[in-house]
Amino acid sequence: MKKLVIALGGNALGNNAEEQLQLVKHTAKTIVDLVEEGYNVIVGHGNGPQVGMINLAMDFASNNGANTPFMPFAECGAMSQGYIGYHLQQSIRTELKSRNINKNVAAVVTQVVVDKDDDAFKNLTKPVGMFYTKEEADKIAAEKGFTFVEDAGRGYRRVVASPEPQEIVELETVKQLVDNGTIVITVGGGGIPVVENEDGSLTGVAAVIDKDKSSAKLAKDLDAEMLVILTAVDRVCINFNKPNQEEIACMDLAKVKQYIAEEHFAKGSMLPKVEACLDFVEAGTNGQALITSLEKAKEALRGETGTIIKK
Ligand SMILES: Nc1ncnc2c1ncn2[C@@H]1O[C@H](COP(=O)(O)OP(=O)(O)O)[C@@H](O)[C@H]1O
Ligand SMILES: NC(=O)OP(=O)(O)O
Repeated sequence: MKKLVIALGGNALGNNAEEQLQLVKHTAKTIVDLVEEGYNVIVGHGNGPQVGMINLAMDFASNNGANTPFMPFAECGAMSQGYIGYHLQQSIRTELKSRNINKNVAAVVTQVVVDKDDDAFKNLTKPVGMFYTKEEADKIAAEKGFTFVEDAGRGYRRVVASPEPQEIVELETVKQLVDNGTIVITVGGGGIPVVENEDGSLTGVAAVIDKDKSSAKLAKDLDAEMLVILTAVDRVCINFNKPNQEEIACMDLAKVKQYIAEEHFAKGSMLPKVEACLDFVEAGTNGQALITSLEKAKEALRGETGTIIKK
């Protein structure tokens, strides 16, 4: 059975619990469609809006007389992973049952080791939480010491460190579950970032790992046939949002590198996805990557749409 590592983007999850529970029902249909097509599906997902929301709520509660103790950022990441995993595993299970497919699904709380000296801790780039106006962002930055950046004309968002994923701690467990035919949800939110201490123990750190990078690492570690990045567009484009915009059906690694150098892919959105695909395809022997929309996943895997990245 072909192993397919899927990375789910923001449009698969939404921005709050109610919205997420509705959206994941639709996401589950796509995932189960792929299971029905005969793929062994492993699911990674983002957590930017969710971890920001949880951190803000916990912070507010502990600073506003609610007698709630301080909650570290890594624990907020773990909470986001647990709550998204719960929604996904519940809706995938329901979808499997509705189609009489006898398969198990499980979300694995997953830690990912990062380097404590990663430059990312000095240069904050990963947007989390909601969007603010400049005035709101400046006020919160002054009160809490957070860093904000303008995000693609959509408003201001808090940014946190986004170190490189080095090792997936629960990899062997994930492998066993995958080999048993379980649909595994893992590296949620890129994985809970941890650093390894001298005695081998792990400590959570305040960061958010890019889920596309962690999914690429997972796809490499599992020797998957394909990394599938599901986002809001059917195909990657060159000259994106310009009059001469052009959809790309297929890119080899030389073309990918050329387009990256020509800055066709926006930083913080399409660029990390294309880079994750490059990383996966370059490292493997015959793995391919696919970027497409959640809605068109099935058609794209049949070669009808999407952008394929191959050697
Ligand atoms: N060259 C490009 N081709 C297609 N989409 C692009 C390109 N550059 C930027 N984008 C934007 O990147 C978005 C995907 O990034 P993002 O919203 O961060 O993803 P997700 O939340 O799905 O992980 C697309 O919806 C599109 O608006
Ligand atoms: N962890 C992560 O990459 O989340 P987003 O996809 O929501 O940014």
